[in-house]
Amino acid sequence: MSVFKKLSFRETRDRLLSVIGTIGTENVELSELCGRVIAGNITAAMMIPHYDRSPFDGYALRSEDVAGASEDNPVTLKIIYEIKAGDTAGRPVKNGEAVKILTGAPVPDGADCVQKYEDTVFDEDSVTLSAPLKFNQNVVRAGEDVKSGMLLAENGTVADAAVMGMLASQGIGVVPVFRRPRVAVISTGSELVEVGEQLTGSRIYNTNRYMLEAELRRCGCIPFYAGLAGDDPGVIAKLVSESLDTHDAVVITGGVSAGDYDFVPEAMEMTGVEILCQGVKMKPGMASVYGFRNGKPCFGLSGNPASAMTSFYAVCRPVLRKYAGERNWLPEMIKVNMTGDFGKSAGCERLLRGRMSIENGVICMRPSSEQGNAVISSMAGANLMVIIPAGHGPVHAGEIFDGFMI
Ligand SMILES: Nc1nc2c(c(=O)[nH]1)N[C@H]1C(S)=C(S)[C@@H](COP(=O)(O)OP(=O)(O)OC[C@H]3O[C@@H](n4cnc5c(N)ncnc54)[C@H](O)[C@@H]3O)O[C@H]1N2
Ligand code: MOO
Repeated sequence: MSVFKKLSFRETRDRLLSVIGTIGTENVELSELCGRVIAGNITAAMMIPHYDRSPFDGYALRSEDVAGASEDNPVTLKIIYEIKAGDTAGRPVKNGEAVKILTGAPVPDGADCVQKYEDTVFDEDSVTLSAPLKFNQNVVRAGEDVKSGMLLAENGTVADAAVMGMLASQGIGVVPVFRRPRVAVISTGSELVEVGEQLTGSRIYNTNRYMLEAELRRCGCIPFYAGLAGDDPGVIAKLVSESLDTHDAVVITGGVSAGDYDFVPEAMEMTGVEILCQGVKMKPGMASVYGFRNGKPCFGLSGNPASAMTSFYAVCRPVLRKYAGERNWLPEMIKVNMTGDFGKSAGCERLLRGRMSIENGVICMRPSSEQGNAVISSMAGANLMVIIPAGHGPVHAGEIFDGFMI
C-alpha cells in the first residue's frame, strides 16, 4: 500500500519540475545544430548587413543631383567605376557622378541612393535619369536585419533554420548547446518477448520499448535500451541502478501497480531512488511512480502501452524538456472542440487521445471510442490529448475542453 497521496498529472509534473536541474553543455559544429538546445544567450557581434548595400542592379548616385530630373529635364551622370557584391568601393562619388552597382554590393561613400538599371538610359560611360530619387532610396542600410548586440538566440531555444542562418551570418561556426539526455529504457515483466524471438503461450512482444525510444528521440533525448528485467525485484534493482550510474535518466515500464509481481517501486527504493510521487489521478496512466537519484529522474510507467505513453506525454516529456535545457518545457494549452461522443465518465481526469482537425477554423477532435489503457491502435496518427475534467460525465459532440499537442 503506497504512502503517497495521489496527485493530478499537473501536480505530479510540477513537483518533478521543481526538482529537476539542467544537464551539462557541449559544443557542436553549426552544421549539426538543427534541433539542439542552445546553451546561453548568443548576441550579435556585428550588424547585418554590415555595410549599406544595394538591393538592385543599377546605379548608385547622389540624390541631390537628380532632385529636378524629369522626362523633360533628364539628368546625365558620368559612370566612374563598377562595383559588384564582395568588392570594396573605390573613391567617393562626387556631384555629377554615378557608380554602376550590382545587387549586394556596398553603396560607395558620397552616393546615397540607387536606381534600377531598367529605369535609366545608359551606355558604357554615362547614365541618364528622368525622375528624382529620395535620400536613401533603394539602399539597404547597415543593421537593417540585425543590430550589434541583438539577441540572436536565447538560452534554451531549440535551433531551427532561422537560428542557424543568423549564427552563420555572424560567422559563428561552433555553438554551445545542452547535452542530449541519455535515457535508459528498461522493460519489466516475465511475459515479455523481444521482437525477433519466438512467441509462445500468452507471452507478448515488448512494444513499450520501441514507443518510448521513438518519443524520447522526438523530445531531444538519446534512448538506450537497457534490457528486460523480468519480475524479480533484485534483477530490476540491479538494472535500474546500473542504468542510473551510466545514464542521465531511466524510464521503466510495467510492474508499478498493485499485483503480486509489481516490484518496480520497491526496486527503485532499493537502488536509492527517492520516490516523490506514486500513483496519479488520471486515466490512463494512474499506475506510475516517479523519483530521483542524485538529480537523475527515474520514471516508472505502467506496462499498459497507452497508459505508459499518456504518462510520458503528460508528465515525463515536460520534465525531460526542462532537463535538456529547453526554455519552454510545458505544452501550449489549446481549446479543442469535440466532434464526437465518448461514452465513459471518469472519477478522475481522463486524457483522450486523437487526431486534430481544423473545421471552419476551429481546432477539433473526434475521439475514438477505443481509449483503453492497452489500445495502441487509437494512438496511431494521434497528435492531440484532450483533458476531460474529473467528475465529468460522458462527453458529447460540441463540448470544448483544454488539450495539448503531443
Ligand atoms: N488490483 C489492481 N490491479 C490493477 C490496477 C489497480 O489499481 N489495482 N491498476 C490497473 C491499471 S489501471 C494499470 S494501467 C495496470 C498497470 O500495471 P503495471 O504497471 O503494474 O504493469 P504490468 O502489470 O506489468 O503490465 C500491465 C499490462 O501491460 C503489459 N505490458 C507490460 N510491459 C509491456 C511492454 N513492454 N510492452 C507491451 N505490453 C506490456 C502487461 O503484459 C500487462 O498486460 O494495472 C492494472 N491492474
Ligand atoms: O491507471 Mo492505468 O495506469 O489507467 O491505465
